[in-house]
Amino acid sequence: MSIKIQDLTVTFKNGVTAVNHADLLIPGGIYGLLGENGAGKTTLMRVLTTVLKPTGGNVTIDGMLYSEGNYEKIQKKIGYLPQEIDLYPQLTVRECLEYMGELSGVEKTECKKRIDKYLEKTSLAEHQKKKMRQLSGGMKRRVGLVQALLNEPDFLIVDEPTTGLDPEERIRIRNLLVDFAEDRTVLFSTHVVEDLAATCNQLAVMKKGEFLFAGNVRDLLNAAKGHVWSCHVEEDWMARKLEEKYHISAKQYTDRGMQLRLISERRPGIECEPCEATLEDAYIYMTNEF
Ligand SMILES: Nc1ncnc2c1ncn2[C@@H]1O[C@H](COP(=O)(O)OP(=O)(O)OP(=O)(O)O)[C@@H](O)[C@H]1O
Repeated sequence: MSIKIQDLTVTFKNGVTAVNHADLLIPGGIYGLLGENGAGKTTLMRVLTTVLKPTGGNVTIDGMLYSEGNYEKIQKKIGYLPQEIDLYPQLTVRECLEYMGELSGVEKTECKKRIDKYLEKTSLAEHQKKKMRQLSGGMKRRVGLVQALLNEPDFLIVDEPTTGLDPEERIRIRNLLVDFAEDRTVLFSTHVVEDLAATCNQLAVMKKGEFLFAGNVRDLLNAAKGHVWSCHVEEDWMARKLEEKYHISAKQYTDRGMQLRLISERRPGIECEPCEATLEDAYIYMTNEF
């Protein structure tokens, strides 16, 4: 399943243009979406779920145009985990999921089977009798993901799925998404670059409503090649001076001072070693001006 976005624009009533003439092709598999706060990611995802109608441009899903007459068919193909989700606090996890399954039109017996399967995969089986209001933030997030998976959508859109999860659960959810994407399309939006590095081969980087990059992770890393440097300083004031001049992607105290990673168009005028770019370095290189 592929999703084609052409010349997409969303301007809100207050005059803010959140998506600005954007073009993107989301192929099958798991596709990452990265971008700073306010870049337009949620707005784009809301358009893709059909909740929000764009001001201009168009979207097709496997050739089917997003249009009034097709919305119902398109909605059946889509699962969505929004950033903020507060599901029926008075219901138990199981009741809540059964209700959500009913709303998405999944047949009862099949729905029960899927609930069992995904509760197991998200380590929630033992919590299914708890009321939604008794759950921790990370557990609510996982219930949200299960509800998005219940109709086994061809196109799954997840906004920050790993927020609030402990490291083990984060890995489990990432792996679940990768498995789910084997024969489907998953759009994975996050600020956690590490999550994308561990799951996606392809991604898009968004800024101010536009795509600065769309393609292979390898190509993004290559773009930053030769622009990442490591250096060591002995005094704090030296580190502060470097921070004024360069983008610093990491700093760490050592027993002799501080180790810094600098992102710079040219070799910095200090003693330093070139180093291999991580996805985080490449993201900083791509989204900042030098
Ligand atoms: N309903 C709305 N009305 C007016 N402006 C909006 C609305 N929704 C979003 N915006 C604005 O559109 C821009 C993009 O917001 P959006 O939520 O899409 O960004 P984002 O990339 O998802 O950010 P974050 O990473 O913080 O969730 C922001 O300037 C935001 O303030």
